[in-house]
Amino acid sequence: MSSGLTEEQKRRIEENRQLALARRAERLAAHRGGHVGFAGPQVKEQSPGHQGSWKEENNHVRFISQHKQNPNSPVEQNSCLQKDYNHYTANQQMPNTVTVLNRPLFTYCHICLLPLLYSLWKIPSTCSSRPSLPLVLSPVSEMEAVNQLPSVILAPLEGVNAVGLKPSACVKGKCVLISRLRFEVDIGYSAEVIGVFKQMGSRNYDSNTKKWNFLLEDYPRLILQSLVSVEVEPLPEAVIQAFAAQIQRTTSQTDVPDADLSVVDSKIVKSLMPFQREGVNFAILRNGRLLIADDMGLGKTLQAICIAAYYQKEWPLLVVTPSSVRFTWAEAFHRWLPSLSPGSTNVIVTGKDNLTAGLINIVSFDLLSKMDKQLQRTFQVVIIDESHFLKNIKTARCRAAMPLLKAARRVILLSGTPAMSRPAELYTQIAAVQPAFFPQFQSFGLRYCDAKKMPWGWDYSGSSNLTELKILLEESIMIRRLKSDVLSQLPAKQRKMVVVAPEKMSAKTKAVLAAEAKMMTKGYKSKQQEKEALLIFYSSTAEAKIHSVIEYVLDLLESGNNKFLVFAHHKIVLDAIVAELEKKHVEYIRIDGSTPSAERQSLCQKFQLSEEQVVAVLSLTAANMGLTLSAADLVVFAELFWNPGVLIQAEDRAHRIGQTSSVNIHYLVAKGTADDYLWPMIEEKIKVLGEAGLSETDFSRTAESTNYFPKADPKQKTIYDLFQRTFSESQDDTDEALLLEAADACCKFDSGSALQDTGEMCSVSPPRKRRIEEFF
Ligand SMILES: Nc1ncnc2c1ncn2[C@@H]1O[C@H](COP(=O)(O)OP(=O)(O)OP(=O)(O)O)[C@@H](O)[C@H]1O
Repeated sequence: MSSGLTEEQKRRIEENRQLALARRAERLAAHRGGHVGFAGPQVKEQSPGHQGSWKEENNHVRFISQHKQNPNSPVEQNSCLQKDYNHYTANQQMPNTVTVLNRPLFTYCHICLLPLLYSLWKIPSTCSSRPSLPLVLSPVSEMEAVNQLPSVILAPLEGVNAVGLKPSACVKGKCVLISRLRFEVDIGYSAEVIGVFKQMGSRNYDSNTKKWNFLLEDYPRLILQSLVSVEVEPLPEAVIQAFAAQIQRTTSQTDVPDADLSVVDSKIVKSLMPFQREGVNFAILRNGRLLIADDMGLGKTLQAICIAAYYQKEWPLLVVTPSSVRFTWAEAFHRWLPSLSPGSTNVIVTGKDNLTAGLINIVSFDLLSKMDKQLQRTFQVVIIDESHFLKNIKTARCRAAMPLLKAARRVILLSGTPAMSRPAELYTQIAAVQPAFFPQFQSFGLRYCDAKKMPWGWDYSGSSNLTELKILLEESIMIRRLKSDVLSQLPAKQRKMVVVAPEKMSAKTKAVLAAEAKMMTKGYKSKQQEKEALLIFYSSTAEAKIHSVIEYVLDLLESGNNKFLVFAHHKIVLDAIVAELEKKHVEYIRIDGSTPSAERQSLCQKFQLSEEQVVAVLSLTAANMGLTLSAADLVVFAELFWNPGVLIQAEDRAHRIGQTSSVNIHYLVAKGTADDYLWPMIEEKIKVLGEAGLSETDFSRTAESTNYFPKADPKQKTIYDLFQRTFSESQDDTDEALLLEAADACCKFDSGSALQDTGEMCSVSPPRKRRIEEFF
């Protein structure tokens, strides 16, 4: 799309941008004044998390131990690099400081910042005799300002005369992990280097990549070789830690042993699918600290509950979730751990609630960040649902959660999309699970984010060494299965009931619903009155759910779900969803009763073929048949409907020929509304159909709740019976059609959705809106 700017306007914008950059550079230069020899002084504290496990030394190279710095000490702030370069010579050693000898001209200046990053081979005297290059420390970028990260670049100080320097005199390379057992050395040609490589028993030359690789057990031997003129970046400390067994030739665990789950409720243990059991085993092998990154709908909730239950002795448990699914979590705990007493779950609804009141405390990300006083208390076991919500360290939610996670003994992160666009987004999640791996973002950024120094600071938006990162994550942080990996274990459809948050309903709406429910318990004089009352209750429910529905849809989008169907019945709900998508600039298609049939096909095509994020917003009664929308494998029902046939047909817009995945179906259910009666009614009807072999799908087996509605309460039972009578009793087609039309008419009218199937509907003049009484 054209920006609409003239060339002159664009030129002036660019000029202004350049001026702003120059001003910023000046400001930064002034800010760093006094730090002679440094373009920027911002070396910050190095975490003491790691103490430098490799303190070996030979004549030429000394391994690096972690440099401990006091962030408040000005001496230390500008110290390590210069000390390093200017004062130390071979065989001098400073306890707890970095010592790298015979530094080449262009070396990685993060040598003093990263554990175990050292010159691998001796540097030639031609290199070492040259003046040490002061290293340029960048201004702290936006991201670093938050992270308090040290910043370094690989460039000589501005103004230093580089004439005569021959960086090419040094052969440089790096070690990179290429599998669980092997690493490669990515290095320029040098006969000497090849000579060393050929001494390694496990050497292998890959003629495709033209690189040499070795077993990890050869790593220490190789790294101790002393060569002139060569500088190699070693494997990161995190890799050394994670693959210590392979490096030290002790047996590394390849098979994850079956954990003894006898302390966990047998209901959940027996229900675990084989791949879910593997997830639980992996978690226990990792001492309860991991990221479960399975695809959506593979049962991360179930696995997390099982893992947390294994550590039940260490509860109270904290579960942090998006606001829209807090109540679904509470339901899931009771469903899967039936031995829990009814009061054991504490869902936090306001910032004033007690975060530790329950055995299981469930809080939204946003409320957590508002409960800072209560966060002094630590939890030993924490589950973070949709942990990618923590990807940005700058957010209040992340700042609130990180200390809790670092203090906890067990940390179970769940996310189907841990990083949506770049490796930098993984940093906080890795730090939450394994704080010792990358105590500072900088080391992670340099290795995996292709960090680049820009005029405005550091750019961490890139990616590098991704194979190594993947292997590292899979070894000790993350378990991830795609639907396609475990398709044979999955049902074709996975249904989930999502209990949406009641506090999104206004007090007025709640009062209206309560009054309508109360009326229903008193009985009516005629069937017509009963039907009217039910339909009014149904439409009030639609209004009451709007905010929760929108919140849920936005959470799905934030979680990276880019193609899904949302069904609703009432026009006000469809309108509200579409308005929100427009506000967020999310592409969508809408098919309702007013969509001419000629347009439907092209809308479906757009949905099927577009690679953009597209949500299909569909009318339950006007778009539940005849459409193929199999590009989505997620269907969300914003509203329920009394006829399960309509729901199943709607589900089958995604679950049909062309679908290669298992389809996830989310039913949004609001307590205190007509859903209390519609949901169990739907469950029962489907069960009956299933028993008669008329439906392959049984809601109760796959959905969260089988006892959602307490039928023991006599008032509720009266209303439930009323629903049953009205909606289930042998209605002929005319009755059903009349009900549908009345349901539309009694509230905000979705013009023409009723009575039509595949959209043979005139959109020109919607039928006159009739009063509800006119239908019966
Ligand atoms: N082993 C199982 N037995 C019965 N139902 C299961 C099992 N595993 C998962 N389910 C059901 O499948 C549905 C999806 O599971 P769940 O919500 O845990 O997936 P998820 O990976 O957390 O999905 P999301 O990414 O949407 O949060 C739920 O209704 C859940 O109860």
